[in-house]
Amino acid sequence: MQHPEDPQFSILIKKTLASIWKYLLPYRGRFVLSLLLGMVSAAFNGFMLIGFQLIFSLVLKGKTRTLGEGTDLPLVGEINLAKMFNLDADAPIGLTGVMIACSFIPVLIFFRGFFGYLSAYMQAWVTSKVAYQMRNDAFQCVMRQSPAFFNSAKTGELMQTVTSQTAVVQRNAMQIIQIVAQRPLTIISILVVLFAQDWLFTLMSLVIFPACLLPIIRIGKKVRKSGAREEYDSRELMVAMQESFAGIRLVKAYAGEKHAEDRFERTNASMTRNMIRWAKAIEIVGPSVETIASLGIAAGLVYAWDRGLEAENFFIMVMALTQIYPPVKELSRVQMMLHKTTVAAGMVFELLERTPDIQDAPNAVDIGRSRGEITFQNTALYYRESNGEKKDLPAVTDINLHLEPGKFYALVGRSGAGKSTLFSLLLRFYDPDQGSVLLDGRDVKSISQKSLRGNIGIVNQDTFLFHDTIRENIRYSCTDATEEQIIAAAKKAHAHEFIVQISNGYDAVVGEGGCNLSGGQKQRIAIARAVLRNAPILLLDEAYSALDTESEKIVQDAIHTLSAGKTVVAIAHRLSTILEADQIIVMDQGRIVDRGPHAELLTRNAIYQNLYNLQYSADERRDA
Ligand SMILES: Nc1ncnc2c1ncn2[C@@H]1O[C@H](COP(=O)(O)OP(=O)(O)OP(=O)(O)O)[C@@H](O)[C@H]1O
Repeated sequence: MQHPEDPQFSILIKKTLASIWKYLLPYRGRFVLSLLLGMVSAAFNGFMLIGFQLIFSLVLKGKTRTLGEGTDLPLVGEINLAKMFNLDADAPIGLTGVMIACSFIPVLIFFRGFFGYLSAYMQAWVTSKVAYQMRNDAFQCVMRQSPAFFNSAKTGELMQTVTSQTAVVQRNAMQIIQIVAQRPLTIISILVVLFAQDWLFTLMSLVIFPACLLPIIRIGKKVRKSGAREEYDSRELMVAMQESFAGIRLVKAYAGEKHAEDRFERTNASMTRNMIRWAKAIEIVGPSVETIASLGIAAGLVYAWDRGLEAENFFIMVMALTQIYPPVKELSRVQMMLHKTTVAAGMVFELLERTPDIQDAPNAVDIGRSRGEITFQNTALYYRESNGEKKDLPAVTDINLHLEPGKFYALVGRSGAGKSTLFSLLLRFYDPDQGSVLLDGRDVKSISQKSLRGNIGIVNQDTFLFHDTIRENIRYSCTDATEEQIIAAAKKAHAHEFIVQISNGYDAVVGEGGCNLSGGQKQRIAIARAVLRNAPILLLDEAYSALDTESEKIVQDAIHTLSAGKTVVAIAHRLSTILEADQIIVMDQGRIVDRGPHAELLTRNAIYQNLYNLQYSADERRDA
């Protein structure tokens, strides 16, 4: 993301506008209509002034005036009402005439407001639709990214981009469109009337006025970057909040409240500073323009006295001048707003343009229900550094493994040996740098991600539960499951017993991340989810690590039921849970170093013996 100081920023502005235009295209009909309505409303300003002048000249000379006396209007020329309506030229205008004339004032104002309202509504409609589409696309784009993206992205930043930045684009884009499309026309229409009224006076105003605006433009330039920085700060603020809330237990456990508060306060202070600078720049424009306007009026009055102008003519000119200032004021803000919008839109489009690292091949197939046969062929994976460069050492390498359907496999090895990486490769969270991963003899890259992952059930060490009821948390793996199926799954997972005991049972809300439940209970809900999914492959990642011995026994029984007839691959640090595995695969430094049943490995493999001895001496110490 380029910074506002970057010389390439103007290129970015053009690119941003082009990208916004793409979003506007589907609504171009309404968009053009809104512009046309805005133009009508803008041009109506000039028409209204001419109307006012006719009304003023009729009313202010009312008593002495007769209908046959003509009124000289700018652009239109002389208007003689007696001639126009075929009336008696000597008839005085009278109170009725004055009242009729005056009643046109609200009519003119109403029409100006009406056109303005219609165009503003249309623009709000179009920009809201654009923002709606952008938010949807941004969220979908984030959801389609691979886990590698989430390893480097900050959740708070993503949330800020999807919600707030799209809102900034919507709000500012609407204002900018309105201003750019309408205000010049408003100014021109008023100027035409002014020139027709008194060209010399108008010319003088035109020369003096921009000169007076120069200092304002200068101030604007100085602080417009603050608007852009404010967008960066608001993103930082979201990150600070999101991380503090998500990690609240850690924050509390390490008494990190002060650190979190300081981080938030620093960003908040910077954002506030930039907001104030921004407000200073925006708000100085109004009073300055008004002061200049009052100078213009004072000078104009002197000029009117000198030229012997009639009161109603002077009145119209003052009115025209005061009407010309607000659009000029708004136009002078466009540059600042454009910068702010570009930064916000840049963040959104950067996200939207991101191609996911993992995508379905164009001819990716749905394999239906898999047999559960998994093969790793000479597979290797190197994770990436934060700059995108490959790490020097592979996370796994030379992996050649054939897992037969319906058997129970265990992956063991020291921490960092590469066990979870094999799961990630099978789930196609990452594509291997060498070799391939096959499911039922077919490269997982040729299978659609939905079909591939639909064949795999997972029970993790960190069970994630949504802030929802127990029922909905179980149903997550199979959204159309019936109540009976959910209860049956919970029974198989040995979760039903505790669910019916807690108040509200299946309707109990589990709290943020399942904080109202114990580790073992969360685990059993996760197993119920996996039961409901009934996938032919089951991956167990440290499924017992959060449990005490009693819960471990219950969960083990549940997993035993769940595993029947499935290909099960379990990562286990607690060897007691995998002693019965058909085959235990020993990993070390990213390689498979041995494989076989427990009894064989115990006699021949030093790493396995070591793990086993460490485990059992720890268990004995714990039991003692
Ligand atoms: N997302 C990642 N980005 C970069 N490196 C990673 C990532 N995930 C794992 N690694 C590294 O890859 C190697 C293998 O990690 P992996 O998680 O597969 O090991 P593991 O055997 O499952 O470990 P543990 O038993 O501790 O979970 C480790 O050196 C680890 O630091």
